[in-house]
Amino acid sequence: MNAKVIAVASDHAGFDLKEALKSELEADGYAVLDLGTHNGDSVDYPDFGIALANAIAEGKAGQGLLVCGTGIGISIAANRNPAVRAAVCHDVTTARLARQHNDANVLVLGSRIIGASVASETLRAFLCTEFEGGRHARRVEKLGL
Ligand SMILES: O=C(CO)[C@H](O)[C@H](O)[C@H](O)COP(=O)(O)O
Repeated sequence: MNAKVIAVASDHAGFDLKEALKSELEADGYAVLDLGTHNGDSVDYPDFGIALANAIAEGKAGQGLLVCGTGIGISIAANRNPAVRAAVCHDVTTARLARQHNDANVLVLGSRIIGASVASETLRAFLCTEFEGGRHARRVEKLGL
Protein backbone atom coordinates (compact mmCIF):
# COMPACT_ATOMS: atom_id res chain seq x y z
CA MET A 1 0.00 0.00 0.00
CA ASN A 2 1.17 3.51 -0.78
CA ALA A 3 0.41 4.84 2.70
CA LYS A 4 1.91 8.25 2.02
CA VAL A 5 -0.51 9.03 -0.82
CA ILE A 6 -3.79 10.75 -0.05
CA ALA A 7 -6.56 10.24 -2.60
CA VAL A 8 -9.01 13.11 -3.03
CA ALA A 9 -12.32 13.29 -4.88
CA SER A 10 -15.51 15.34 -4.92
CA ASP A 11 -18.64 16.02 -6.88
CA HIS A 12 -19.37 19.47 -8.35
CA ALA A 13 -20.65 20.78 -5.00
CA GLY A 14 -17.37 19.87 -3.33
CA PHE A 15 -15.08 20.84 -6.18
CA ASP A 16 -13.87 24.24 -4.88
CA LEU A 17 -13.23 22.93 -1.38
CA LYS A 18 -11.50 19.81 -2.71
CA GLU A 19 -9.20 22.00 -4.82
CA ALA A 20 -8.37 24.27 -1.89
CA LEU A 21 -7.58 21.35 0.42
CA LYS A 22 -5.60 19.57 -2.27
CA SER A 23 -3.38 22.67 -2.63
CA GLU A 24 -2.84 22.72 1.14
CA LEU A 25 -1.91 19.05 1.18
CA GLU A 26 0.57 19.50 -1.65
CA ALA A 27 2.07 22.56 0.06
CA ASP A 28 2.52 20.42 3.18
CA GLY A 29 4.42 17.81 1.15
CA TYR A 30 1.75 15.13 0.77
CA ALA A 31 1.49 13.18 -2.48
CA VAL A 32 -2.08 13.63 -3.72
CA LEU A 33 -3.97 11.35 -6.10
CA ASP A 34 -6.80 13.48 -7.52
CA LEU A 35 -9.65 11.34 -8.82
CA GLY A 36 -11.84 14.27 -9.84
CA THR A 37 -14.13 15.89 -10.48
CA HIS A 38 -12.01 18.43 -12.34
CA ASN A 39 -14.45 21.32 -12.74
CA GLY A 40 -17.77 22.60 -11.43
CA ASP A 41 -20.00 20.90 -14.00
CA SER A 42 -22.77 18.83 -12.44
CA VAL A 43 -21.78 15.20 -11.84
CA ASP A 44 -23.02 12.27 -9.72
CA TYR A 45 -21.40 11.82 -6.31
CA PRO A 46 -21.49 7.96 -6.34
CA ASP A 47 -19.02 7.87 -9.24
CA PHE A 48 -16.44 9.73 -7.18
CA GLY A 49 -17.04 7.99 -3.88
CA ILE A 50 -16.69 4.64 -5.62
CA ALA A 51 -13.54 5.70 -7.50
CA LEU A 52 -11.85 6.81 -4.30
CA ALA A 53 -12.92 3.65 -2.47
CA ASN A 54 -11.40 1.56 -5.26
CA ALA A 55 -8.12 3.48 -4.95
CA ILE A 56 -8.01 2.70 -1.22
CA ALA A 57 -8.92 -0.96 -1.79
CA GLU A 58 -6.23 -1.30 -4.47
CA GLY A 59 -3.56 0.22 -2.20
CA LYS A 60 -3.01 3.27 -4.39
CA ALA A 61 -3.54 5.52 -1.37
CA GLY A 62 -3.47 5.01 2.37
CA GLN A 63 -6.08 7.62 3.21
CA GLY A 64 -8.71 9.59 1.37
CA LEU A 65 -10.60 12.88 1.37
CA LEU A 66 -14.08 13.12 -0.12
CA VAL A 67 -16.22 16.24 -0.47
CA CYS A 68 -19.81 16.70 -1.63
CA GLY A 69 -22.48 19.18 -0.61
CA THR A 70 -23.30 17.54 2.70
CA GLY A 71 -20.75 14.73 2.78
CA ILE A 72 -23.59 12.25 3.14
CA GLY A 73 -24.13 10.86 -0.35
CA ILE A 74 -20.47 10.45 -1.19
CA SER A 75 -19.78 8.76 2.17
CA ILE A 76 -22.59 6.26 1.56
CA ALA A 77 -21.04 5.45 -1.81
CA ALA A 78 -17.53 4.99 -0.43
CA ASN A 79 -18.64 2.91 2.56
CA ARG A 80 -20.14 0.25 0.29
CA ASN A 81 -16.54 -0.86 -0.28
CA PRO A 82 -15.39 -3.03 2.67
CA ALA A 83 -11.88 -1.55 2.48
CA VAL A 84 -13.26 1.84 3.47
CA ARG A 85 -14.26 3.42 6.76
CA ALA A 86 -15.41 6.84 5.63
CA ALA A 87 -16.46 9.32 8.31
CA VAL A 88 -18.41 12.50 7.75
CA CYS A 89 -16.84 15.02 10.12
CA HIS A 90 -17.84 18.58 10.88
CA ASP A 91 -15.03 19.79 13.09
CA VAL A 92 -11.73 18.94 14.75
CA THR A 93 -13.40 16.90 17.51
CA THR A 94 -15.30 14.59 15.17
CA ALA A 95 -12.21 14.17 12.99
CA ARG A 96 -10.04 13.23 15.98
CA LEU A 97 -12.60 10.75 17.25
CA ALA A 98 -13.08 9.23 13.80
CA ARG A 99 -9.38 8.39 13.86
CA GLN A 100 -9.00 7.50 17.56
CA HIS A 101 -12.08 5.29 17.88
CA ASN A 102 -13.06 4.24 14.35
CA ASP A 103 -9.71 4.13 12.55
CA ALA A 104 -11.45 5.94 9.71
CA ASN A 105 -9.36 5.92 6.56
CA VAL A 106 -11.44 8.41 4.59
CA LEU A 107 -12.45 11.88 5.80
CA VAL A 108 -15.67 13.19 4.29
CA LEU A 109 -16.61 16.87 4.35
CA GLY A 110 -19.74 18.76 3.39
CA SER A 111 -18.83 21.90 1.49
CA ARG A 112 -22.32 23.34 2.03
CA ILE A 113 -22.12 22.63 5.76
CA ILE A 114 -18.72 23.84 6.95
CA GLY A 115 -16.51 26.75 5.95
CA ALA A 116 -13.09 26.51 4.38
CA SER A 117 -11.15 27.26 7.51
CA VAL A 118 -12.95 24.67 9.66
CA ALA A 119 -12.53 22.20 6.79
CA SER A 120 -8.79 22.80 6.77
CA GLU A 121 -8.49 22.36 10.56
CA THR A 122 -10.64 19.23 10.35
CA LEU A 123 -8.43 17.70 7.67
CA ARG A 124 -5.26 18.45 9.62
CA ALA A 125 -6.71 16.89 12.78
CA PHE A 126 -7.72 13.79 10.82
CA LEU A 127 -4.27 13.34 9.31
CA CYS A 128 -2.27 13.82 12.50
CA THR A 129 -4.39 11.68 14.84
CA GLU A 130 -3.57 8.01 15.46
CA PHE A 131 -5.97 5.13 16.07
CA GLU A 132 -6.06 4.28 19.79
CA GLY A 133 -6.51 0.52 19.34
CA GLY A 134 -7.42 -1.42 22.50
CA ARG A 135 -11.18 -1.83 22.90
CA HIS A 136 -11.68 0.13 19.70
CA ALA A 137 -9.70 -2.43 17.69
CA ARG A 138 -12.16 -5.17 18.68
CA ARG A 139 -15.06 -3.04 17.49
CA VAL A 140 -13.42 -2.01 14.24
CA GLU A 141 -12.64 -5.69 13.55
CA LYS A 142 -16.36 -6.40 13.82
CA LEU A 143 -16.95 -3.95 10.99
CA GLY A 144 -15.30 -6.56 8.79
CA LEU A 145 -12.43 -4.82 7.02
O1 LIG B 1 -24.88 13.71 -2.00
C1 LIG B 1 -25.15 14.76 -1.55
C2 LIG B 1 -26.20 14.85 -0.55
O2 LIG B 1 -26.19 13.68 0.20
C3 LIG B 1 -24.41 15.96 -1.92
O3 LIG B 1 -24.71 17.03 -1.08
C4 LIG B 1 -24.50 16.41 -3.37
O4 LIG B 1 -23.41 17.25 -3.49
C5 LIG B 1 -25.78 17.12 -3.72
O5 LIG B 1 -26.87 16.23 -3.71
C6 LIG B 1 -25.68 17.82 -5.09
O6 LIG B 1 -26.86 18.59 -5.31
P1 LIG B 1 -27.08 19.52 -6.59
O7 LIG B 1 -28.39 20.21 -6.32
O8 LIG B 1 -27.13 18.63 -7.79
O9 LIG B 1 -25.92 20.47 -6.69
